[in-house]
Amino acid sequence: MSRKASENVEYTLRSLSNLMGEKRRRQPDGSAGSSAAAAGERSLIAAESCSSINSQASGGELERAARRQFQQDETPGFVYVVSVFSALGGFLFGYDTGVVSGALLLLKRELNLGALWQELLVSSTVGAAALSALAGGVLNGLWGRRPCILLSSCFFIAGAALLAAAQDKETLLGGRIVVGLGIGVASMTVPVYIAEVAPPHLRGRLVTINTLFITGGQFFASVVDGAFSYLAKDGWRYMLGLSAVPAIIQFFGFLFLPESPRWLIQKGQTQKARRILSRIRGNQTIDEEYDSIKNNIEEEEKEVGAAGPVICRMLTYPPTRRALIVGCGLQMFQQLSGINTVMYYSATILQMSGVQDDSLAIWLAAVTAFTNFLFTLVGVWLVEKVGRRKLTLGSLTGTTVALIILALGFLLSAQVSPRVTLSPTDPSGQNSTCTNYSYCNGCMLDPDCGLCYKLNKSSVVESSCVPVKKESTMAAAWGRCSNETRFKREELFWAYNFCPTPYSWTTLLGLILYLVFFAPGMGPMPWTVNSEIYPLWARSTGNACSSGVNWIFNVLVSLTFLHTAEYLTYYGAFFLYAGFAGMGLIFIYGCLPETKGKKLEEIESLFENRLCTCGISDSDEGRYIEYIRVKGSNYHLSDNDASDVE
Ligand SMILES: O[C@H]1[C@H](O)[C@@H](O)[C@H](O)[C@@H](O)[C@H]1O
Repeated sequence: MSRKASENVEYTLRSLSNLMGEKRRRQPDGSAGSSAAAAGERSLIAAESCSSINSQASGGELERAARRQFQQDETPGFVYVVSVFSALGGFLFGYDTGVVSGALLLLKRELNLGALWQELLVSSTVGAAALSALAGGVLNGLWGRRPCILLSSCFFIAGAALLAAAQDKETLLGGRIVVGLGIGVASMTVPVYIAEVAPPHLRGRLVTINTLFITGGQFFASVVDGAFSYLAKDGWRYMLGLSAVPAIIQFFGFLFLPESPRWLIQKGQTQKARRILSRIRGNQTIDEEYDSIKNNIEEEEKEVGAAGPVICRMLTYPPTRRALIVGCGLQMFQQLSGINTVMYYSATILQMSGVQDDSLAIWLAAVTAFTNFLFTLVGVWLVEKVGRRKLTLGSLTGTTVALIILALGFLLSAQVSPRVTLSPTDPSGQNSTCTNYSYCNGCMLDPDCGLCYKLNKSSVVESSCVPVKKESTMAAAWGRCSNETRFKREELFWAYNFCPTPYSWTTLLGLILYLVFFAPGMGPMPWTVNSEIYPLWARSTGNACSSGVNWIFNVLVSLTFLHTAEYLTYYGAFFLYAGFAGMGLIFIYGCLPETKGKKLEEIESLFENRLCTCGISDSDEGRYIEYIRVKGSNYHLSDNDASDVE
């Protein structure tokens, strides 16, 4: 049977099962109910074939009714509207983290920014995002998802206004921190909100759309950077201020969009929750979903209790502790495999592979961002076909290989590193360590030095290693390359942070392969999986912790990249990331269960076994199992109505 056909059969079975539940509700003493009860506490019954269902169904009438219902079970467009409006938060996350590199090129000239201020403007946003993602957990639990999304759009609007109007670097720093607060809250709330409003068969795809919007935002930012890079005066104001537009759209949109029904049920606002659930499920019956959420909340309260901070309850209750380890581990390995060294330093990496021109490097960085975006789209398409587990494993395997190719590219380049042929003396008579290097490689890795050289065809001639200007890395502190217009006129080249190399293609190949493999799986899956693996009472806190881990490792990896490269060389740094990616592969193979197609209320049961036994469950793929809750126990497999099977 083709995959599509088998999916339809699954769906039909589910609809059939719904009907049987309804029928049984009318006849409380029905045989199916008692047979499920006989299965006892925590038993699982696999409904593997049509015949087992058919034997319980009362003939063709039921089947025809099921088919009718299946045909009507279309997902209403409203779910897509809600998802797209919330994913604007993802777009802003991508835009604001991506736009700064281009804005800095202009800012450092106009406001005379030194290296420290540049680093501050980049990392303050990421640092603020880490803090607000952690705080977002509490806010989500207290206020709900909708107010948190509205709050994040307010941060985005206020931050954009501050940045666009800034007259000094201190205001710029303030604006970047405010924007970071918005990014943190949005990054943890949006996936949770989408997961809670989406129907199970579309959940993976809709949450992955949020990451598509993140990478779309990064791509759009790189195009805006390219376009405004020609506007030497105030170009950065447009770059940084433009993000107010999607933020305003999101704010006004969300004034009319609903709260997550799951959160409302948890807070006891059941009538409102039912109304919203009917609105987002269109013509589908909501009783089963409503009951399942409600029963689940009651069970959870009984099992875990409601006293004490959520994080303590999560850590002492084994299934949520395991889910938290998996969720945080996924986010940590996402960042440790070096995505943001590639995203934030792509222009530098491209220059290393031989691209000399600044604007060309900016536009090529846009190509990098576009590749990331395009292949995230492949992830959106694949997530409901191959599932989260296989997609993540495949993606990380490819990412590891690509990192090794990148590292080999840098290794080859280092081995043919051009010799330094000239040794000029500092006009002030001071000794500089730069002039001691005999190969470009050593000179490039020293953050205080750069190479000034000429090209004869493609070989480097008349090269000298000299100190870089303190105020800007675009020119040397003294000598032939100390004045940009002069060295361009004299056909000299200035290489800061890179060496001219004939192996640029290997680096370029590694870079593209990296994104092709990373973007469909390791990019979106940590967000998608985290939005689904925690039970409702732990969902905000779980997502807050894992998003916090994502942002903390983001700062660690991106801030230490240049220093890591200095100590380990570029190829050493990429071999290190490949090593982390390899470790991530083992972790994911052992610990990540498949959550595809399961209801959010069913997923907790996947973490009831010891950690690192998930590899074994692969053989279950392709079997159709429906889990339901039976009163007084945890998860049983049968049809839909818990109240029937006491
Ligand atoms: O999933 C996203 C995406 O892959 C982005 O490209 C990256 O910059 C983020 O750090 C990551 O969390």
